[in-house]
Amino acid sequence: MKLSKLAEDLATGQTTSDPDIAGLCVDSRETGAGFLFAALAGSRADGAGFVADAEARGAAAILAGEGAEIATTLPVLRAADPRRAIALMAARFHGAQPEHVVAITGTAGKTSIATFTRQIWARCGLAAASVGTTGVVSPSRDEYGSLTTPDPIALMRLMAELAGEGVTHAAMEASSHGIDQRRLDGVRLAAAAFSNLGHDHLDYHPDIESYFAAKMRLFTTLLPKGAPAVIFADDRWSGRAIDVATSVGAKVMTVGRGGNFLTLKRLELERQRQIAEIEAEGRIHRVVLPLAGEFQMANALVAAGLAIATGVATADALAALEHLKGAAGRLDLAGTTADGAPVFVDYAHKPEALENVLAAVRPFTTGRVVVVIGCGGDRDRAKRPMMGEIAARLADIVIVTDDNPRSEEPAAIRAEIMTAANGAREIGDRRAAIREAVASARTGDTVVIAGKGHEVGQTVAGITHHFSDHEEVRAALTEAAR
Ligand SMILES: CC(=O)N[C@H]1[C@@H](OP(=O)(O)OP(=O)(O)OC[C@H]2O[C@@H](n3ccc(=O)[nH]c3=O)[C@H](O)[C@@H]2O)O[C@H](CO)[C@@H](O)[C@@H]1O[C@H](C)C(=O)N[C@@H](C)C(=O)N[C@H](CCC(=O)O)C(=O)O
Ligand SMILES: Nc1ncnc2c1ncn2[C@@H]1O[C@H](COP(=O)(O)OP(=O)(O)OP(=O)(O)O)[C@@H](O)[C@H]1O
Ligand SMILES: N[C@H](CCC[C@H](N)C(=O)O)C(=O)O
Ligand SMILES: [Mg+2]
Repeated sequence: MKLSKLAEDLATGQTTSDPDIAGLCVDSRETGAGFLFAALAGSRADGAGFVADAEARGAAAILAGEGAEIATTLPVLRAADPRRAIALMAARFHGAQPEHVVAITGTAGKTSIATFTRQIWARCGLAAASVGTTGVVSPSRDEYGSLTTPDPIALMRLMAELAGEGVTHAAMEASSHGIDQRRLDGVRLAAAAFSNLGHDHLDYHPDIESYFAAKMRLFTTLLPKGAPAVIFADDRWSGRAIDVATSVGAKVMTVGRGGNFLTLKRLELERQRQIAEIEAEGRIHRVVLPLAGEFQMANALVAAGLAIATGVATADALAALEHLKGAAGRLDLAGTTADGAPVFVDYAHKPEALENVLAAVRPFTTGRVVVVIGCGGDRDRAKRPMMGEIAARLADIVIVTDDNPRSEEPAAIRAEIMTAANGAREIGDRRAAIREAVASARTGDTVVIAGKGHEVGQTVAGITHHFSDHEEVRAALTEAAR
């Protein structure tokens, strides 16, 4: 595609030559011959400093912010918001997208809602995909992921590939980082959803209001006017989210106990399932959700709302809930001890998630709740004492261990958790911590291994080693049975 066509109405600048652009990148190390390199000012580095590197690797043009100092012989295009410009260029460059793409934001539940939405669509005979923290799943792929919202170029390439594979319906997670950094500005959204707001990423966003505002950009800027906004009604922040979505002219559909569109009338919780009465369009539907934890009912309702918003019949969407499988590592039963104590792996790595998961297992625990927790390095430090306090308050046995220390000193992270985790034991080695938790469980107890969920690596001192909570639980159960 010619540079002038790629940039039309999106960026202005140097027009002495009009090269054919062979690809786009935001990381100079990914530059190929004939690529446009977008030099973006980031949180750690300034892309302007990598222009020479991109040029040496064969870049044909540069995109930069208005004020950025760029030293190059290549054509330079300028945009006031270069992150948005590159996202829109990526959409133009890669072309096709699935016809119905929905995006989910919120502090907790995004991965679960995206996978549930995909499952509902698929059950109703639609070619469906989900994109997020656990990876990409479609009729023809199941790929492990890393970022919750991929970078704009990878994302638009993926959207085009999915469309090419015949996927018509895709559900994607919209992280606050992703929304703020314009990663999904090129996606044409059919609907959007909000689950809840809690404490996370306050190392990146200056305060909770800015964090909320970043999430609300999904409704205010990215969702086309008049498109459906599915909002979980029972969160502390729901009212604010409803106001924002209403103010920009979205078609607001609320779900939950306080929801108008799908109203949860009654809920009966059992150990591995829950039975709900849901009122929709004046009719009561009885739904047996085969998942533990009331928060999963919230996630299921948002997913059903999204499916209905994109054309699935209400009764079909609700009937499909009876077949949902939990996302990997979300209150995921990894095994059971010889004494019958269930051992769950769960991705709770933030306060509200931990609070929810520990509250979810309590009703079916006649003995003690045993929890293993840690916190990631190079991430919001304020979460650490908060999670220590929650674990100490809601569990009977707390083992504080390492999560992904990344570049930080692991013992220092544990110490910050321990300050508020009265009575907790500290076992740095996650493998040993899991073994200790499993060995301590008796009949009636429930064990929760929190923080890493589906992850298959542990990043220590910048190096990622293979590590899976699921594998470690199974090994611990085998050892305990000997
Ligand atoms: C803090 C953060 O979000 N960083 C993301 C951001 O990087 P950045 O723009 O701040 O990058 P930077 O390191 O300051 O560098 C500036 C620019 O120079 C470029 N560069 C850098 C080095 C080089 O040799 N050449 C080069 O061109 C970089 O590609 C970048 O464009 O944009 C990059 C491209 O989209 C992302 O890969 C990167 O994610 C990093 C790896 C990351 O760890 N992000 C996490 C915090 C994240 O995004 N998490 C969210 C939320 C998770 C959740 O709760 O679900 C997610 O969506 O996954
Ligand atoms: N609706 C919810 N309300 C509160 N907690 C939840 C909810 N859904 C899931 N959780 C908790 O949060 C954890 C992460 O869930 P999930 O992966 O679905 O959310 P997410 O928003 O994608 O999170 P992340 O940003 O970490 O990718 C779960 O393991 C569970 O502990
Ligand atoms: N998407 C989240 C994942 C955190 C997972 C947890 N295991 C940790 O390392 O903190 C983040 O990047 O903050
Ligand atoms: Mg996620």
